[in-house]
Amino acid sequence: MPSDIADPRTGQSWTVDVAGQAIDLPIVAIKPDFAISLMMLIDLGVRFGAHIGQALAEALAPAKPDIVVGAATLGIPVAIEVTRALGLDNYVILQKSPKLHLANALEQRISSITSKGEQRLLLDRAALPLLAGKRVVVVDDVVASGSSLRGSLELVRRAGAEVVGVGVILTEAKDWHETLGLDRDLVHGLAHIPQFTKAPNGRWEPIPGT
Ligand SMILES: Nc1ncnc2[nH]cnc12
Repeated sequence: MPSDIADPRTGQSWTVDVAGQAIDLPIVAIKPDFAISLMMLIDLGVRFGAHIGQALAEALAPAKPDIVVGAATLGIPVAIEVTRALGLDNYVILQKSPKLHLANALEQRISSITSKGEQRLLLDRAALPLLAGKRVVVVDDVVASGSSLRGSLELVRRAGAEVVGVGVILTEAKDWHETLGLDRDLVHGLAHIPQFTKAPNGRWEPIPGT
């Protein structure tokens, strides 16, 4: 995630319990008065991956999904682990950058506040038969603004799938409620993190209501 701050490290961290496993997230400043606790899933090891896969699969299994969809980049390990834990095999990844074989992909534009400029999600047309008429769960690592997830849901529905659930490791603040509208009720999060502002004493504190 880009930061306008020369050194985004604050020296503080935020501990969150993710389905019975505590993780420590560094609090990083994005603006002079705004910070987030950053979860880099790829730094947390394969045991944590298996743990969240199992916990999300338990939450999503009652929706009886046929297949899991995850958005690049950090939705990829989530999709793999949830697929494994559900006892499924295939999964579908929505890419963010054009790959050679995606010349003719289904495309969805998303506006992101955490990455500069406009982004897009790409669905390989070869994956359409895996989705058309199927019960799909969409997974990601974190939902914050909700724009990436909203684009994923749109793309999966354009492919003819029914979205029966959404699974994320962390929900962050509440902006995503408005972005997702009624789809917010589909979201299963394993834990919640607030966002942070700098108190007069220089400490980063959770923003009330986030
Ligand atoms: N706290 C966070 N950790 C990792 N990725 C994020 N994307 C948005 N918020 C995030």
